[in-house]
Amino acid sequence: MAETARGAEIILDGVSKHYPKSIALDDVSLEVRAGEFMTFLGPSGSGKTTTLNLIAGFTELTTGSVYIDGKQMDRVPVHKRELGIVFQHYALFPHLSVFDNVAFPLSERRVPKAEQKQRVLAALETAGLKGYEDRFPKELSGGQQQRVALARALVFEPRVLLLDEPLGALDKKLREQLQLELRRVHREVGRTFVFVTHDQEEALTLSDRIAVFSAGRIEQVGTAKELYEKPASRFVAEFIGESTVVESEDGTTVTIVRPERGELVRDAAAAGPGRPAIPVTVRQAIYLGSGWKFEIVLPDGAVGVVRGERELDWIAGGTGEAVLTWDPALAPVLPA
Ligand SMILES: Nc1ncnc2c1ncn2[C@@H]1O[C@H](COP(=O)(O)OP(=O)(O)OP(=O)(O)O)[C@@H](O)[C@H]1O
Repeated sequence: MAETARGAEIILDGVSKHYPKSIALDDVSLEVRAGEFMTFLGPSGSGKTTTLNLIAGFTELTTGSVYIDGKQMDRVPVHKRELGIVFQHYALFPHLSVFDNVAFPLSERRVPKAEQKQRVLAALETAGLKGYEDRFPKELSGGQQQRVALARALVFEPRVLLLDEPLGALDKKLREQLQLELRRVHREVGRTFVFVTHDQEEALTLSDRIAVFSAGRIEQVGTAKELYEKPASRFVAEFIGESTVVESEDGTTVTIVRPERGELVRDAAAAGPGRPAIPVTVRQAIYLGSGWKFEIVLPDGAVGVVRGERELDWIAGGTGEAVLTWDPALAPVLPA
């Protein structure tokens, strides 16, 4: 069987969620491909969790439909959707051992004991928890507890896994380690993963594609590279990666200059014919080992960042005047 055939396709068709005092989600359509690692990325309150809850069936739709593998889910209750769920609030049972926590979905489904044992041990191994069967949740670190939650979600082989900020409570190092583990598990099990985060680095590390949310809408869906190089809006450009945002004189458009695309030169003449030349103040020069990072201030007061291989030899002490230039073919221009 092809890897991807084990995961389900999810379609959101004109989905909205209205509350009496707010619109949490406003006419969102999206296709999550079978076997894909899709991340919902966006600031707090942009509608990511609401969308995940609608897929899971925890929340009722105001308009639109959710389809899983072509089947409309509107009247299908949560437990019949056969989804693996790893949410921060979906805690482990404190009075059950790791083994029993992971076996729980199988007991519920009345899977025979011998098969339960085999599948629990396999899920624990996938989650990197071999040998932890007899521990209790309180005897585990935060990262280990999240692995148990992952094993519990994987054990009944759901075709879709929904993960809402599962690494949110962990420190940076552990978080990065578990990100790599999640990627590995995703490849191994071939299921569809839908993952919510507000951390853009995490989204870039994990995802096949990313849906960028803003104020109850999806601004853009694409691979990390597409979002970085061809942002559809200023919001996406500023949310994904660093940039210097240069406003046009009439204020209607902005040019997005990525740090590695910008260049700092001594004066306008050095920018070269036909190239833009914006006078800037260099506020800081930071040595990164692999090169330099310059923090700049534009005439309108906006702060930007440029990367370079060398120090700016006309500037002493890292601060002074320079001219920002770039290749117009490599810098997207978007409505302001
Ligand atoms: N039960 C509710 N009643 C009223 N408004 C709600 C309810 N749940 C969510 N909202 C509102 O809907 C909007 C979207 O919330 P949602 O939780 O989906 O955002 P989010 O992108 O997941 O944010 P976060 O990253 O903070 O979890 C917010 O403005 C929120 O206040």
